[in-house]
Amino acid sequence: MSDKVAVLVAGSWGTALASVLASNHLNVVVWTRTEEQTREINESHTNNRYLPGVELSSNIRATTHMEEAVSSAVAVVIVAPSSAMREVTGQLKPYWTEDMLVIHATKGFETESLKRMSTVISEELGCEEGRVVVLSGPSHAEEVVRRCPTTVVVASSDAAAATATQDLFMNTYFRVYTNRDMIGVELAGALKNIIALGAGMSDGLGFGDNAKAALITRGLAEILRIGMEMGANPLTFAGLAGIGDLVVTATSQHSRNWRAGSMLGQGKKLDEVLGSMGMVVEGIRTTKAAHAISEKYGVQMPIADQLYHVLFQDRNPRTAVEALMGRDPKTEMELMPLETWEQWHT
Ligand SMILES: NC(=O)c1ccc[n+]([C@@H]2O[C@H](COP(=O)([O-])OP(=O)(O)OC[C@H]3O[C@@H](n4cnc5c(N)ncnc54)[C@H](O)[C@@H]3O)[C@@H](O)[C@H]2O)c1
Ligand SMILES: O=P(O)(O)OC[C@H](O)CO
Repeated sequence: MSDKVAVLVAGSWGTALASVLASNHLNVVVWTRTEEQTREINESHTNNRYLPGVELSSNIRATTHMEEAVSSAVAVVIVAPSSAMREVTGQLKPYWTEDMLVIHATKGFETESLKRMSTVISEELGCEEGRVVVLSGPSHAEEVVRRCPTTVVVASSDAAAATATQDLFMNTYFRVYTNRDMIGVELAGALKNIIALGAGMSDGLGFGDNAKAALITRGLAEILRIGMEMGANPLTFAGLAGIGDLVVTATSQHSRNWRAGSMLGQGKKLDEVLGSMGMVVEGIRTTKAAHAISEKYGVQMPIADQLYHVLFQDRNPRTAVEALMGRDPKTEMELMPLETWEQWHT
């Protein structure tokens, strides 16, 4: 069997995952958009724009040619930003064959259709959604390339595909668990970025750990509420893709979402913040998607709603905090419609 794995696109996370695969002695080919980036990876073994100062394995080769990247690969790992997922998968389609494992590690929705990434991929490739595997969990690229111990989850309704993915990635510093709940893992990975933006904003406003803990906990409550409505297993939100990723993203200065939120809290405007990042901040688009999803399903997402107003309707972050703190008194565990919970338990 071939030991070749293709990674579609060489941003920070694609490059970090390529490094894990190269550590496992696989023959890794990354597909990039530019000749300049391809040359840098092949000749200098670096990707300085996305992972400054990191030396990449010589087992990682780059190409701008999709056919060369994927032909005869056992697996294709798609790590495009959510906004480019349909376009990149469309470019993969002519060279993808049924025997190739399809894995994605993207955290977001298609904002126009509100579709999850596995739906977009399966539509473009013309395969069953259950064929796709999602890799998610608490994992900053900057720490993975330093081989810091990291745990992730791979989810698919195809148990054999999830196990094959576990075998590809697992090693002494990158521990991989399987999960059958593709919906829950994808929703958790996408929605936590909204809460990380909020946590950054709270820090930027000068608030403390109490506020951040409140955002994480009540953020988890609203992720759980919408997640159950959309068909997720509630226990997934207590796992690596849920609380694990929420904590790592909402509390770390590695997080682009936290950093963007922090700048907004300090009074910077969204355009200015995005201009200074130079990397994808998925939580911005996901906040727009969550606003529409919450209306579509009739499920309240108060934190996402306030962030939507700050990001897209110029609401002052302090006014958003006052609105959250001034909501009607509630019972803490009023998390989900009782019928949904009862359905789950019958
Ligand atoms: N960086 C992390 O630590 C990390 C960890 C886990 C998950 N993720 C997720 O991985 C996904 C990718 O994030 P990232 O951190 O690698 O982003 P990034 O900003 O570091 O890199 C994005 C890459 O996508 C490429 N790209 C953008 N538009 C494209 C298009 N239309 N066609 C082809 N290539 C295109 C860019 O050239 C760049 O190489 C996101 O969904 C993110 O949430 C990131
Ligand atoms: O840098 P962020 O905010 O996109 O988060 C990166 C990862 O999703 C953390 O698991």
